[in-house]
Amino acid sequence: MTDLYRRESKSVSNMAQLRFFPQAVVGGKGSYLRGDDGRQLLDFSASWGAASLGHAHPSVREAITRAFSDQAGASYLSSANEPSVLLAEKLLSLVPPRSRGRVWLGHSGSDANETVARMVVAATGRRRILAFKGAYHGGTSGSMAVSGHPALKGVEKFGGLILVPYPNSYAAGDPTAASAAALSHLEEVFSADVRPEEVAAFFIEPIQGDGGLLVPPVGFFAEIERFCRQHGILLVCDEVKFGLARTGLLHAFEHSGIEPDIVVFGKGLGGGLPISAVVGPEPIMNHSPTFSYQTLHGNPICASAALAVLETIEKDGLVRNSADIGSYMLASLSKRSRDWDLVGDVRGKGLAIGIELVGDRVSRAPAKIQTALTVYRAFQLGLVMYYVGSNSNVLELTPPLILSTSEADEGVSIIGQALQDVAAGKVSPDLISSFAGW
Ligand SMILES: Cc1ncc(COP(=O)(O)O)c(/C=N/[C@@H]2CCCCNC2=O)c1O
Repeated sequence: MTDLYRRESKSVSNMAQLRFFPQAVVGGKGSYLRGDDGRQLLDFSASWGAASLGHAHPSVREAITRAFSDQAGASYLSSANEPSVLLAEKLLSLVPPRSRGRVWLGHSGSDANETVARMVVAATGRRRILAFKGAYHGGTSGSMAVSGHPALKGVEKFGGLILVPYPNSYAAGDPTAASAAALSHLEEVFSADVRPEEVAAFFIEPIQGDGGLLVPPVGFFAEIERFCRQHGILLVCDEVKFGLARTGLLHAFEHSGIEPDIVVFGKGLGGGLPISAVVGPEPIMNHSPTFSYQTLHGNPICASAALAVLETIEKDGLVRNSADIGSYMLASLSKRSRDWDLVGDVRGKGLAIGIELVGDRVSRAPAKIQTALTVYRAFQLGLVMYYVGSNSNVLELTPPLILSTSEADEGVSIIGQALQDVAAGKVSPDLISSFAGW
């Protein structure tokens, strides 16, 4: 453990800490972080996807320097400012017609989803919300209230919340069976006392992230969209983690061929700065003034960073890079993992990849401890990655969208070494005793 990490434990509260190993950084450029011990760390998390363009990207740096050099205030609450208007106009140009109405800007995926949860009930007068078991929509009261992730199970839920299972093709052994089971469960939750017409919105993740990087079966969300249209339910797509080129398409929902009513952006939108956005139909988004606001919402510096991210994604072809490097890395991992006994499944889209670790490939029993040891060992070997999953056994790879082939090779090699060291019993469980993970 380094000096900086020790000093942190004497000064910073642990309330926000989700720690897997003693990572302490002092800088970073591109796909790498620099540890306070001087080590170069290949960052396969990008701070849970927020550093979408990697670290210290020049286009973001220039944008925020310019915005801060001639500062148009610090908020859009009581004043329009040009960067926020430009960002809103840009986001409206990127979403499909159904959601092309108005834009709300926030700080995080959490405050964005919390706003949507309140807004859909207030705007429609309907008192129920559908969401998926395993879903993570945020860490604030109102976003946790519509989440189904086990890490959030002790938190008060929205009174009208209905949680239904997300299809898990690996667990079911077959995507068709997984889809059929999830869809029949959805039908079964309704009765004379619980009617679909009472549901204001259905919150979906186009790929379920923190629940285990679950890629939905082909056709599943087309059925969900049909169900929502049939009953006048707003389809809310949470693109916070896997939106904006992360999955090899601009929007992750495009893989399912659906058109959400409301789209939520966050994380990578700001390229490392805190900004989120909700884009939806004008009647819903303008149902009431002064409904959801915080002092620094719509601040011009973060809005300028977001504009630079969107422009760079377009200018540097990062949707294509995510698709190409992601496919390359998925193929490499799938091939090499045949020799890595701990790996049960490798899945994902673009640069959103999950590696599920199991005790054995027949029972598919989650290998929770080995997962924690693997991310710790990878850190020792120079790679930053974390894990997700309702059973805490899925390595999550969300590297910067600028990742190169050689960086992909370097990361895959370290992952392989870490998995083999853990499988060979070379990594002491004592190492993770003070890291709770989740
Ligand atoms: C699909 C989705 N929607 C909303 C959020 C909440 O975003 P914020 O953490 O920026 O408030 C998230 C955040 N996900 C968590 C953040 C906490 C640490 C665990 N890993 C995540 O990616 C998310 O994945």
